[in-house]
Amino acid sequence: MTKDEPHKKKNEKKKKHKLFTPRKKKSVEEDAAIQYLKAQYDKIVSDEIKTFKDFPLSQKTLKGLKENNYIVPTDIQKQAIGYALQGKDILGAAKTGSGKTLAFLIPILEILFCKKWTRLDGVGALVISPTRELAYQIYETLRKVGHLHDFSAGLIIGGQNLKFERKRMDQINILISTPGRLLQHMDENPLFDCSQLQILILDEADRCLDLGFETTMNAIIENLPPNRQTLLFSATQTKSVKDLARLSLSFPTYVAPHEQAATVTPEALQQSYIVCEIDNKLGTLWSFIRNHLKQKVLVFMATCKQVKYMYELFCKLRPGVSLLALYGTLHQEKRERIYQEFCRKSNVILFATDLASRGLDFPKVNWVIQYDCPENVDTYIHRAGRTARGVLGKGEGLLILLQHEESFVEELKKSKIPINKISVDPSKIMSPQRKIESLLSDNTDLKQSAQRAFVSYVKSVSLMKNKDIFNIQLLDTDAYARSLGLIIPPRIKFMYKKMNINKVSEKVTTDDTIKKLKSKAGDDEGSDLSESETDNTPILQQTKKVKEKKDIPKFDFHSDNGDSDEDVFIKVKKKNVEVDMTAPEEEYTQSKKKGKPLTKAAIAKKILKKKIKVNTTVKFTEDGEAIDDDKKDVKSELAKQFINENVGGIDIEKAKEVLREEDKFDKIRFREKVKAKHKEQKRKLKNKKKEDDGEKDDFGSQSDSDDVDLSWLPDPDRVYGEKDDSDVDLTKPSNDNNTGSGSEDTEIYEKYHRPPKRKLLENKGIPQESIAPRKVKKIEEVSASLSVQEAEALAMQLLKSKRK
Ligand SMILES: Nc1ncnc2c1ncn2[C@@H]1O[C@H](COP(=O)(O)OP(=O)(O)OP(=O)(O)O)[C@@H](O)[C@H]1O
Repeated sequence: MTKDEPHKKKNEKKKKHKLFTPRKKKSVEEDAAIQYLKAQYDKIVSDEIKTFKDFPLSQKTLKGLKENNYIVPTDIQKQAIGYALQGKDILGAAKTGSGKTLAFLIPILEILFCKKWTRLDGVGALVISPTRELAYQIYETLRKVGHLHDFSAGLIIGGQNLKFERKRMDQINILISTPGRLLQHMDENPLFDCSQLQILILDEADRCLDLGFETTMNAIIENLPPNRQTLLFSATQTKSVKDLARLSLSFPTYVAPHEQAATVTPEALQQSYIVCEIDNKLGTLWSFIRNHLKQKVLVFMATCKQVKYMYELFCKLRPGVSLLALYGTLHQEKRERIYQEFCRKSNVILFATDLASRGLDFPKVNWVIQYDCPENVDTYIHRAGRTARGVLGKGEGLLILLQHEESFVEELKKSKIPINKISVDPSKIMSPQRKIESLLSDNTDLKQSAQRAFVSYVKSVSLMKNKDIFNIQLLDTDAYARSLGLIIPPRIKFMYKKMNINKVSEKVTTDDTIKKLKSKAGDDEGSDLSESETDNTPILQQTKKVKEKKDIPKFDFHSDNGDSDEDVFIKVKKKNVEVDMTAPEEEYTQSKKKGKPLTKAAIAKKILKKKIKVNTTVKFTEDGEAIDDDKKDVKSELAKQFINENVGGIDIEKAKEVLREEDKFDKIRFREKVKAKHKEQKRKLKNKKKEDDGEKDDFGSQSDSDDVDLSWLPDPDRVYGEKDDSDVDLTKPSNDNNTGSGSEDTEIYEKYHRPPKRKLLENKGIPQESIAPRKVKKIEEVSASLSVQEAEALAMQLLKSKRK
């Protein structure tokens, strides 16, 4: 150690001190701030809150709120945030569009901030939403408001990359998820750990806790630590003790700022309804859209298939405004794109199922059309609530009802929903009926889509609980089919089932089995119709599918394929047919009547007695003469003897011997057959060879014996001129002026010059024209390969030689 060393050490210490001082200071400041904020929680009085600043909130949250223009809290925010910060469980109920999202997001940020939550601490808050779109929306709001905090947030929804989600699961502090996907991670992902969970939120709580999600939610809740804080929010809040018990909520604080309000829907929402005939429904919607081209309209329909068809149809009808469709069976990417497109655009029509009815905060929607009557008042409230949202939001809602559905308005009024009837001048309705029919006749896909839409709607109606409003007997299905452009209404299997079952019960009232059958068919109807529910979340689909599966076996009881009740009748008839049996069995039934038991041996004896030959085939000629089957005749002496003996029973050993003897004859017969076959094959081969040889004569080289006509040869004098005999070039045609066909020179030439086939063909009587194209083709090919000059030169040469 040197002298300077102690100094050095001092400096180092100083340096270290300097380096760490700010952090320490910061954490000290933060601790102090947290202590201060916590101390203020019990002093919160919601009525005294004017702005968010009046809440004891962290600077990061306040800054995030301010950046997004959230200055004055809404009623639900004023009341709920205080209780939530105090650590109470909350049942929050407030009108649609009243700001419930921030009422739970602000407490999440603050609670985790005060607990100094870090990435390493795992999932501290869990938000469950019934739909992917809503989960996405919550996530986006959290990102906007909470971006100054150091927490990590994760969106876990179906239709996304599961692997990607899996890897990041252990780094998430605030998790936003749909029930199905969450349970999947809980079950399958070892990185998922929510044992440290501080706060659980159920947005659209009544929906999350209803039948569709029951099993999934129960499983999720089982996996969560019981000593957590739980907040439930919805515009139509559940107060069911059973639901609350499921969540281990014994004394939650009920926060409902609008409970005493005159209406349950937003005041700025104008609501009206019209009553129309089913065949005018489509025309009414078309006319409405044509008259609101500069507006943002959301149209709710009962089923995915209806939405799909209406979208396809309206796209073809071209109303003059952008059209979109959002429903559950769409691919996730498409769903996201459509959701964002509808948020962004201002003049647009969105056809949607109830998938879009809850929680979605589409900006500036002018109109919400409920094209099909909603299932209940709650669904009406949520659908209508997609407009007139937020502090300054305005909007209108239009409910389209069929005549027999009008009593629904009474229910709405009883539930404090102000709604007025408006009438539509029928002459003002522009019905594109003819155009639709022609479109459907040209387009099979569209027609099939219409058929599916029709069936799914009728099914959805029959599925509804409220039979006073949703009465399938009062639904004019033929007129509805026509309105969709279907001239022939599609067959609705489940309706036939129902009708046929009624017939059965009329006819066979005393039959217990039929009674059972009827009740089971009733169950089936329920399961069959679940299709319309595919609009909802995948979890609901899953549960419904499970239900369907369970119901299928019940249906098998009375129908093989479960397709229609016609089968049920066939089955009943079959039972009678089975009584009509074949002769021996007839006797069997008769003897049964007499009370004597009849064995198979007894029947065989009777047959023997009557000398009936069983299992024999007799062939007849056209004149009706029986043909003796030569094959069945026995050949061996032993066999003949065996047959003639004709004693009862069979001597197995002797039978074996007989078979061996017969086998010898069979082998001889087989060999003869093979020989005959070979002979026949040889004969055929010989014939073929002969034919081939003949062909060779016709088209191959000439045979010596043939009397060849050489008259076709060109005149050598004309072609080559006269030459000396000594000059004969054997490789070339002779220049001899001797034109005799039998001359020596000609013979020599003939050896080296193969006559073209055409002459031979002519000789054989085949017309020359039949081969002419080949020659032309060859000339064409040769000339095509020559240039113009070359062709000219060749022509000149030929001419010259001719002249010579
Ligand atoms: N304090 C506020 N000041 C201004 N705007 C707000 C405030 N709080 C919320 N909003 C806006 O109000 C709109 C509706 O909010 P939110 O979606 O949270 O409503 P909600 O009550 O959850 O509706 P729903 O019942 O339909 O789910 C949003 O556009 C949101 O940005």
